[in-house]
Amino acid sequence: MLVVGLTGGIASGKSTVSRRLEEHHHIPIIDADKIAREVVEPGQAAYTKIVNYFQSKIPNLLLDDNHLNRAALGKWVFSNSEDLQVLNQITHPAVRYTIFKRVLFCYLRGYSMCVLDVPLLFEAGLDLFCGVTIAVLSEPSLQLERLLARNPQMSNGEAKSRINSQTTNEERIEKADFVLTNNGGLPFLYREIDELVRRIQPTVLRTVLEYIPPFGAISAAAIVLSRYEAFAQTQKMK
Ligand SMILES: CC(C)(COP(=O)(O)OP(=O)(O)OC[C@H]1O[C@@H](n2cnc3c(N)ncnc32)[C@H](O)[C@@H]1O)[C@@H](O)C(=O)NCCC(=O)NCCS
Ligand SMILES: Nc1ncnc2c1ncn2[C@@H]1O[C@H](COP(=O)(O)OP(=O)(O)OP(=O)(O)O)[C@@H](O)[C@H]1O
Repeated sequence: MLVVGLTGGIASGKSTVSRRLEEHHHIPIIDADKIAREVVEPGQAAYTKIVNYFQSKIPNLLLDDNHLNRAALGKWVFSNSEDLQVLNQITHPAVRYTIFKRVLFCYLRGYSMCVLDVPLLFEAGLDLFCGVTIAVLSEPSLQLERLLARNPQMSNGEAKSRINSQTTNEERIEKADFVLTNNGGLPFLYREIDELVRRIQPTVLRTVLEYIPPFGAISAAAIVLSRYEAFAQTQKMK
């Protein structure tokens, strides 16, 4: 199965691309932002760690129903880079583990391809786990405009510090196998996506042929494990 990593800066258009891939091309999407919300639900290990570490720093960390106040936590970490690292160290292992489980699940359900929608794909080294990577790029001014339109409660400064906490478009261009430029209207973006799906079809087919069942499940598990180990090594080296 071909694992495709889809990344891009905040409000660059990843969800818009994912929606097109899911609805028009019937490709399953594994959404890291959604998973990052699930792993901090009350009762989860990451939730307890976040509460223990941040409660004394952020007085309104918890909402009335005990869920995390994401707006307050976001405001804090995106203006305290050391605490952003702490939050990443708490949440990322749980997000990674869930992503790996979902990839395996997609494989077992017989999909020939799945897409990981991960804003921090390169920053977190998850590109090592993907056969193909795609970066969605928007002009920074347009990205800021879309972000502020989508999150009207966010100040200009907050939006800029979120953009600046992520890698640059230059680095994304350098690292990605394919680039989608999202500076125009949706019809233009959709044409680009459809063309890209056509271009990666040969890679999907090759991947499928390499892993025909019954050996497929074993090979897939071996690949998942070896990629995970390669990734774990890079984490140890940091
Ligand atoms: C800081 C939090 C509480 C803010 O929550 P909020 O609901 O306001 O934002 P949401 O989670 O919907 O993220 C929106 C966008 O912010 C950006 N973003 C989120 N986390 C990070 C981060 N750690 N570093 C840089 N950018 C980030 C991404 O572009 C993401 O698409 C939340 O983003 C979080 O828990 N982040 C840590 C986990 C993480 O890294 N998630 C990203 C996917 S792995
Ligand atoms: N080509 C486009 N034309 C007009 N609006 C767009 C276009 N692409 C994206 N948008 C809008 O910009 C906003 C951000 O897009 P989207 O949610 O897809 O980005 P994202 O990269 O997934 O963001 P995040 O990672 O922050 O969740 C959304 O409101 C979306 O509807």
